[in-house]
Formats: sequence, C-alpha cells, structure tokens
Amino acid sequence: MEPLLMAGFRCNELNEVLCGLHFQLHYIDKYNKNKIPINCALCLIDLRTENTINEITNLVRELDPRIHIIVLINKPQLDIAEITTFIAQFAWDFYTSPIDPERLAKCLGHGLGLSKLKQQHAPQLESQCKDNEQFAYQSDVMRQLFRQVGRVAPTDIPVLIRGESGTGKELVATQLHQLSARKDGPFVTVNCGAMAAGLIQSELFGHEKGAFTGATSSRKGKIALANGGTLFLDEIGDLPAELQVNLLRFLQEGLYDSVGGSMPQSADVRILAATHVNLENAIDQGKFRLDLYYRLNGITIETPRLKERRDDIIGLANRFIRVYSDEYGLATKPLSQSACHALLNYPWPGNVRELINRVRRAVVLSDTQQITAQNLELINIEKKRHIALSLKTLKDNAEKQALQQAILIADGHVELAASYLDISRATFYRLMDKHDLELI
Ligand SMILES: Nc1ncnc2c1ncn2[C@@H]1O[C@H](COP(=O)(O)OP(=O)(O)OP(=O)(O)O)[C@@H](O)[C@H]1O
Repeated sequence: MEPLLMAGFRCNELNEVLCGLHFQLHYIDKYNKNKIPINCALCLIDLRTENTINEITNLVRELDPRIHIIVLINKPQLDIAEITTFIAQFAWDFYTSPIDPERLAKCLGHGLGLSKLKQQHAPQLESQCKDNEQFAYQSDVMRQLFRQVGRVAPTDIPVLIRGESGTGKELVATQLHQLSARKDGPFVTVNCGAMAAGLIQSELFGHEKGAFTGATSSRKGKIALANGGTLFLDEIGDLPAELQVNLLRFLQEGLYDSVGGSMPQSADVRILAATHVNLENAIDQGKFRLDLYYRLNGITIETPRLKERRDDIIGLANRFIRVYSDEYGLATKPLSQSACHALLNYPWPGNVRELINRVRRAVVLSDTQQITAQNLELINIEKKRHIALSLKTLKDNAEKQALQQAILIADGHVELAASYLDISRATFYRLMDKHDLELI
C-alpha cells in the first residue's frame, strides 16, 4: 500500500476509488499536520469545495517541498483566480472531476514516480537553505519562507519578492538562484532605482557601437550577461515606463532590442524582481503596468520585518558579532542582559541591515567584557522605554485613585461618582472593570 496524504474536502466516492488503487490514505489538516508519515511522496488536495482554501494554503506551505501536490477540482473552477493561483503556486498537477479510476491512477502514478525519483536524487532543499552560511533564522515565519524558497527555486517561474528595505530580499533572490538548476550560470543584479534614467535602457538591453554619443564600442546589457542564469531586478517599481514595455516584451517573447540594434536578440534568463513599494498602488496611479505586474508576479515571496520575527534577533546579533569580531581580529564577546533586552524591544525600522550596522559598531567600540546596550546605541531607547513605562504606571495609578475616591465620596452612587470625574456612566464602568474595582 502506498501512503497518500489527503487534504481538503472529504469524499467517500474518492476514498473508495483510492483504496481500490491500493493507496493508504492519511488525512491532514491544521490539527494533525505534524503527523505525516516520513515516506509520503504525494498529496492529493480535493478543492472541489474551495471554502477551505485559506486553511489549505497554510498547511501546504509547511509540507516538505519534495512532496508532489495534485489538486482535484471541478473544471469550471479553472475560472476562479484563487484556485488557479493556488495551483500555479503549489501544485505539481491538477485533475478535473469526474473521478475516473483509470485516469486518476495514471495521474497519481506519474506524480508518485517522479516525486520518489526526486527524493532519491535531489538534495534536502530545506536543509541546504539552513546550512547556508549566509542565513540565520529560528522563527516559524522564516522557516515557512524557506520552505517556499525551496519549493519555488527549482522552477523557472518568475518570483516577486516583497518586503521592507533591509529584510533580506536580495538574499532570498540569491538563494532562489543557488537552489535552481541555473546555479552554475550567472546571477546578475540590476538596481532599477539606482540607475540614471538615460542609462538604464543600455544597462539592461546593451547597446551597439555608435548608438549614441560616447558609445565607442558595443556593450552587452545585463539581460545578455545573465544568459543561462538569473536576472534579479531590484526596486522594480522604479523602472521607467518605456522600459516596462521593453521588459514586458522580453518576458512574453524572450526577445529584446539592444539600443541602436537592428535585430531582436534572445536570452535564456529567469527573472526575479523585488520591491519595497506597494506595486498595486503604483498600478492605480498609472506608474506601473498591470500586464508587467502579472508577468513578474508568478509567485510572491514576502520577507517579514525583523520586528515580526523576534525569535531571530538574538541569533542574528550573535552571528554578526562573530562575523565582525573575526573580520577585525577582535575577541568575540557575548551580549549583556541589558543588550538582549534592548535588542528585543527595539522596533528595527531598518530591519536586518540596521541590526548589522549597530552590531558592527558595537563590536568595534566595546571596551568591556560584554557587548552592552550602550555599545549598540540602544541605551536611550531603553531609558525612554522605562520612562514611558513608569509614566504609564503613574497615570494608571492616578486613575485608579480618582475612581476609588469618587466612589467613596458618592457613597457608591455610580451616576454621581461619574459626574464628579466628568466622565460618562459607561466610561466609569469600563474604568472600574479595568482597575478591578467594586462599588461599596
Ligand atoms: N536571515 C538573514 N540572515 C543573515 N543575514 C541577513 C538575513 N536577512 C538579511 N540579512 C542581511 O541583511 C542585509 C540586508 O539584506 P538585503 O540586502 O537582502 O535586503 P533587501 O530587502 O534586499 O534590502 P533593500 O530593499 O534595501 O535592497 C544584507 O547584508 C543581508 O546579508
């Protein structure tokens, strides 16, 4: 009996057919997602009632990326964006009802065979990510992100990486490249926001000799340089409108024109793009093309803000302390307790990049046995937090005292007590509740 993971709608007819095909069914949902038999290579998700799709999306993100997912749907569901997005993002194949045992057996058999082959030969993608020296993470949110990276990397689907500045978008892009079949090819980055508007066309598409004043020889563009590899378009939201058209053509047809060139050229390139701005807003404002957005956004990966993954902060800080102590030939020092406290309570508007900068400065400046909050220049923030905290406590205490006195003077008469404090009856009751007070 071959184990088969099952998710989504539970259907007796389907179960009977699958048991007849000698599959041993293991239903998974959010409550038993950790009880997956180790030797499972295939997961069948019945989405014929798609009302469970959100839950299933979360579930699937946590599956071993080497498990092949086959989605069972009704044909008209191919018109539902939510379903097709799910299929594009996660499925190895889809099967449309009605359930015909022979056709289903073929589909599952094919998925199973290929998945097993991959499990035998493909490296453990997730552990590859984890072992990677560049990355440090412990948080669930990053674990999920790397599952997604491991799953998406071997495909050639364009990926849009979204996240605030300094959250690791470029690092994700390099991982996607390194875990893909293109890893031995070039990884070329273009920062669309950092190039002069006049130069970007030639930077991206290259130019021919004499194409413009100063073009004394022909020059390859980044697309040509990325041939056989990956092109990472950072800050894609800043790409000028006319270049959006050219890039779209390249994405659609694989062809582009170099500046001054007379013949279209082609290149075999996987496109990854990143943005820290909201592209949907840019589309609404007419600054970004919707068709280009759809082309780039085969799959979206979101890099979380550092403050959303506090479990990673101390691990990352320790890693950067080691890195910079080694680099500057200094002793590796531990973080003091106050430093850990400050690190965990700071909001990190500049994300990991800011953490790196603070730690690097601290490593150089520290003249004590430990790295302190002061070395990290977080001491004022800590102090402010304490002042803010004590101010809040003072306010709360004063509020409670005022309520108690009002109750006493009004002899337990709520309306009167509220009027003494110039607040409504409802507010008075709410505050009594907040301070756990009772009428006498
Ligand atoms: N999980 C992580 N582990 C180790 N280093 C990280 C991690 N995330 C980010 N970094 C480091 O933080 C710095 C910023 O990352 P990166 O340049 O990838 O961010 P970004 O989101 O592309 O920023 P920007 O939008 O400003 O270009 C880099 O030095 C990167 O190596």
